[in-house]
Amino acid sequence: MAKVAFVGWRGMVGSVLMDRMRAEGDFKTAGLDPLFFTTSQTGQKAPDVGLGESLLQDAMDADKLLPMDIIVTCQGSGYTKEMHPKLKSMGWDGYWIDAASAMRMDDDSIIVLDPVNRPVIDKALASGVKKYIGGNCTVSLMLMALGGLFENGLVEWMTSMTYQAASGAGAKNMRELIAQMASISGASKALLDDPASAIQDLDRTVLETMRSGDFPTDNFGVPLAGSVIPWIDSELPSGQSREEWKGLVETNKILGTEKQIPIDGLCVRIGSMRCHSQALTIKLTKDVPVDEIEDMLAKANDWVRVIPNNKADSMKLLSPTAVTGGLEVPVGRIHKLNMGPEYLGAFTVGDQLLWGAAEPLRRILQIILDFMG
Ligand SMILES: NC(=O)C1=CN([C@@H]2O[C@H](COP(=O)(O)OP(=O)(O)OC[C@H]3O[C@@H](n4cnc5c(N)ncnc54)[C@H](OP(=O)(O)O)[C@@H]3O)[C@@H](O)[C@H]2O)C=CC1
Ligand SMILES: N[C@@H](CC(=O)OP(=O)(O)O)C(=O)O
Repeated sequence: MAKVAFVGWRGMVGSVLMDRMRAEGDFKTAGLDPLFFTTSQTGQKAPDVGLGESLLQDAMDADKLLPMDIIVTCQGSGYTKEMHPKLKSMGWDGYWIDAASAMRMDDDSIIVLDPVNRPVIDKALASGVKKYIGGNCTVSLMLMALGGLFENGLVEWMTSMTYQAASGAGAKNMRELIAQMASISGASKALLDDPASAIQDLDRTVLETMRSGDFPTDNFGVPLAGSVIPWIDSELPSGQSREEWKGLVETNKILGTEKQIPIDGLCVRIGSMRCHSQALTIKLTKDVPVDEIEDMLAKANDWVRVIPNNKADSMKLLSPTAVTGGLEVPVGRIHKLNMGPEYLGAFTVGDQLLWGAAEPLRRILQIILDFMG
C-alpha cells in the first residue's frame, strides 16, 4: 500500500482533483492509502472518499508527512517552498506531485502532461526522478490541442494570443467577476427594461458604473466585466509577463526539445469563468495540406476535437460556454493565413481547471502508483 498525502484538496484546483478522482473511482485503486492534510483545519473531518471517516492532519507538521510515499499538493508555491526542502532535509525520499509553479523549471523535476509527454515521464520514473509538477494551464491546454503538430515536427515557431478565464486568478476573482456583472446589471436595469430608452443613456450608465469608486475591483484591481486586462502574472525585464514567458520555457520542457522552439504571445484576462481560449499563429516547418493537419491533430490524443472551420460549428462548439466542465479540448478555425502556405491559424478552448490543472495530476498519481506496483 502506498501512503498518499493530499494537501490543498479543498482549494479550487484541489476540489476539482477530488471530484475527478471520485468520478473515476481512483480512491478504490488497490495500493492507494489516502491521508488528508490541512494548513487551517487540523482535527476536523476529512472529506468522504468512500473509505470510512478520518480526521485532517496538520500539513505544516513535517513529522506527519515523513512516512508518506507520495505527497500530492494543490496548496500553492508558498507551501511547496517551505515544506519540500524541510522534508528533504529530514531524509524524505517520496514522490512529490504539485499543482504550483515553484518547482516546474527545476532540473530534477518533470512537467507532467502524459498524453503529450508519457515517454519523458516513463524515462524520468525509471531514472529515479521524484518531482512531478502540473504545467501552466495555457501551456497544457495548447499542447493538448496542438500535440499532433509538435509530434510531427511541424512547428517552426508559434504565437499564442490568449483569452484567459477569471478562475486562473483564483476563486475570489471568479466571485468578483460576477459581482462586477451584477453591479452593471443593477445600475442599468431600469434603462434595459424600457425598450424606448436611448442606447446612449444605457452605454453611459454602464461606463459610469464601471468607472465609479464603488465598482468591486479589490481582487483584479480594475474592471474585468465589460473589459479586458492585458497582463497576467508578474512583470519580467524582457517586457513579457511571466505567464507569457511560461509559454516558451514550459512547452519546450514538456516536449523535451533538443533545439528550443520559439513560442511567444500576449496573455489577456477576459470575463469567462473557467475556460481559457487561445488564438494561435503557427509557422510550419513545411507546407502541409489542411486536411492532413486536421488528421494529425485529431489522432494525437483521446481528448482533442477538431472543429470544422465554418461559422456555425465555430460559434456552437468552440467557446467557453460549450466547453466548460468537460475534458474535451476542441481546436478549430484551422486555415492557412495570407502570409503564405506555411502559416497556419487556429483557435482552441479548454477548461483550465481540468486539463489545465487537476487532470494531469490525477493521472500522474495513477502512473506513479502503477510504477510502484
Ligand atoms: N487556479 C488555477 O487555475 C490554477 C492554480 N494552480 C496552482 O494551484 C495552487 C492552488 O491554487 P487554487 O486551487 O486556485 O488555490 P485556492 O486558493 O483555491 O486554495 C488553496 C488553499 O486555500 C485554503 N483555503 C482557505 N479558505 C478556503 C476556502 N474558503 N475554500 C477552499 N480553500 C480555502 C485551503 O487550504 P487549507 O485547507 O489548508 O486551509 C486551500 O487548499 C496554486 O499554486 C496555483 O498557482 C495551477 C494551475 C491552475
Ligand atoms: N496563471 C494562470 C493560472 C495559474 O495558476 O498558472 P500557474 O499554475 O502557471 O501559476 C492564470 O492566471 O490563468
